[in-house]
Amino acid sequence: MAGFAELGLSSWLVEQCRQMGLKQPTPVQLGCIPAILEGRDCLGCAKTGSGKTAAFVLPILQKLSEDPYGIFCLVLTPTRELAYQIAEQFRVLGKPLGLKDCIIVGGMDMVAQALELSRKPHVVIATPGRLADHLRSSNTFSIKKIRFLVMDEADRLLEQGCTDFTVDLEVILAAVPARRQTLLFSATLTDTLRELQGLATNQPFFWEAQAPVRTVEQLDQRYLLVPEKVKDAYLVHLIQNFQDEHEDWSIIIFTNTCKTCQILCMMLRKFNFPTVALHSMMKQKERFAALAKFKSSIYRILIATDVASRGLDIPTVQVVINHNTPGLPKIYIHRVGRTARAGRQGQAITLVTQYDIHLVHAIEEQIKKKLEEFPVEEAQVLQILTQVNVVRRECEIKLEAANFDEKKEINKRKQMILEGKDPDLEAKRKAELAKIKQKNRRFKEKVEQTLQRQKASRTDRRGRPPRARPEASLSLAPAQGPA
Ligand SMILES: Nc1ncnc2c1ncn2[C@@H]1O[C@H](COP(=O)(O)OP(=O)(O)OP(=O)(O)O)[C@@H](O)[C@H]1O
Repeated sequence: MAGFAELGLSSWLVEQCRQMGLKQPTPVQLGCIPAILEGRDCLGCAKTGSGKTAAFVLPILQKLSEDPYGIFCLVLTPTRELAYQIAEQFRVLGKPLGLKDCIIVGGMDMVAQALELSRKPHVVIATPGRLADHLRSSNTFSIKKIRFLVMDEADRLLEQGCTDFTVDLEVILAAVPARRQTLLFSATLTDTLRELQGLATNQPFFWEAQAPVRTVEQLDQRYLLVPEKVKDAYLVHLIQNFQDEHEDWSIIIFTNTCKTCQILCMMLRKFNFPTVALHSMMKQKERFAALAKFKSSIYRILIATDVASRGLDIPTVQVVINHNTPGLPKIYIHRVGRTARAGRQGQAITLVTQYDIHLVHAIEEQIKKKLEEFPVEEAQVLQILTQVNVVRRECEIKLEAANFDEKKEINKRKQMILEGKDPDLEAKRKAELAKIKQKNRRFKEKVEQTLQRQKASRTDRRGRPPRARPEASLSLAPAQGPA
């Protein structure tokens, strides 16, 4: 099988791979690196933990070594932790180049970041929101000459929804040159291929893992059918068993809200499990500290929301527990992909309540694999049921007393002030952006309706019996909510 040298990488870069323990290119690297070196746009869809990051870092460093200038490359990624992780790979592999990188993410000082950007680093790794803020508020840097635009977790960046990046991406895409190489990577790329291919300016090279099952073979995927009311007792039981049966262990538990994340963390700590939380309501410094202590095994359990579901590469994680069944199969794929990485074994256990059966079926349909039941001694769970529920209730009361929700607002305002932003101005800007988006949406609907009417009238003119007046047919349609 070809080594890194056969892919067209210089000897210094091949040596860096060797020193980093990358002996043989993974399939996605074998596929994408030559195409990127040829100058093609690239869409890489490979399983979690299969080396997609190095698949774009290596060819970019190769090209940078041939034409060193700044700003050479812009990498966009959905979360702050991922930005730091990608920057680390650039730094380690690009060390002989004297690589200058710059991380632009929220929660950190804007003035310091603006200063770094003005020094024209070779590579900028950013979350879209903060980079767009810099583009709107200062002209001390330019991304007009970048050679590479990378979108890591591209389908997440382009996802429309409550936390979408659309408005910020529009600002960024307007500032980058049309003449560039666009590299898009994710483990769940194919769902949004149409939008992604629109981003690539020339015939992009598309590489997809050829495997019927969407998750990695080394991953043992289980489910546990539990009544909603006793779910936490099962969780404690699973963790206790895992701790008893393993010397060296570490678990990531995913849940769906910041509040549940906080409560579960408090509850598990009451049972003396070394636990730390990671969610978007924490201050940035707390988030980094939590992740660092989990990575160094000071804490054995990381309880996280989906802010940590994508991309995080923590080799020690043996088990992923889904405290809630993910609503989307692709969220499941990314969550369980935090274990069984780079060829290692791993296990994923999903707690399924009576309300989630359909979600499990959707997941099995998407990953093309059946989850197996995880065996549990119910009698052992019943023994701790009351104690767990009492402790959980105590934690909920403690959190309510600490005004967790109100804190959310206060934290947000404090954070903005720390970042040199005016919270009221920010709120006004957000309201204006929401209005623009609503106007765009209404405009698109009007255009759609006009096109439908024109199509209908063209059909009528071709001699078919005229249809009932549109108003009449609309009255049969379900009541239209406000646009
Ligand atoms: N050629 C290689 N040989 C061995 N290990 C590798 C190789 N390439 C990357 N790795 C390692 O594999 C792990 C996973 O890589 P990476 O985080 O890039 O995966 P990914 O495909 O981006 O995963 P995800 O979809 O979860 O983001 C990392 O620890 C990385 O150092």
